[in-house]
Amino acid sequence: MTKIKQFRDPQLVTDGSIVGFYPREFYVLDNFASFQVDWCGRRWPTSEHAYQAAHFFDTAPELAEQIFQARSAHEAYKIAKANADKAPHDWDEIKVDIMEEIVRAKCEQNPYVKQKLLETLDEEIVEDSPKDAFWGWGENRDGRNELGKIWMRLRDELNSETHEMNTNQGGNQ
Ligand SMILES: Nc1nc(O)c(N)c(N[C@@H]2O[C@H](COP(=O)(O)O)[C@@H](O)[C@H]2O)n1
Repeated sequence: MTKIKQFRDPQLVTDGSIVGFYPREFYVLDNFASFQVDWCGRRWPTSEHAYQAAHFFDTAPELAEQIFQARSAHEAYKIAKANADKAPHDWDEIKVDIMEEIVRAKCEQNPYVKQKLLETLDEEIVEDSPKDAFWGWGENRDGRNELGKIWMRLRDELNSETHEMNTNQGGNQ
């Protein structure tokens, strides 16, 4: 079985003797990664900006604007968290669909993201967040991993499209 090469990670020093920084091989799948996304009529600096702003499109448009202007994904995240009470009541019911829409747009619009997604072959994709057991697998590695699942669904779609195209081309010969 082909193992996916994830360079750098084996060398990561975690004993506290140095402060290491450098994004990991598949950092592009992270919503905080610096890939713009055109969605709902605007070009967002990152998918995190788009997702966090979406909380407030209907309930507090001024906050959505503030998030659009946020200088980093982290700042976008913090503004949304500080105003969580202004999100719509049904947010938890709609947030996975909204995230999937944004992440799909990010993938379609950024060829490098699509390339890296396909490089994951058919391995499990996990947002290995130690603190978020909804979008990631969380502290005990048994969380819902909804963001990882979205990426795996999109990868399945891409692979089916490629398979269909190859089948059709084969059929035309
Ligand atoms: N890279 C990164 N840094 C963080 O600090 C994070 N929390 C995440 N995770 C992303 O944060 C978003 C949390 O969504 P909710 O507001 O809790 O619904 C989501 O985009 C996670 O993927 N990533």
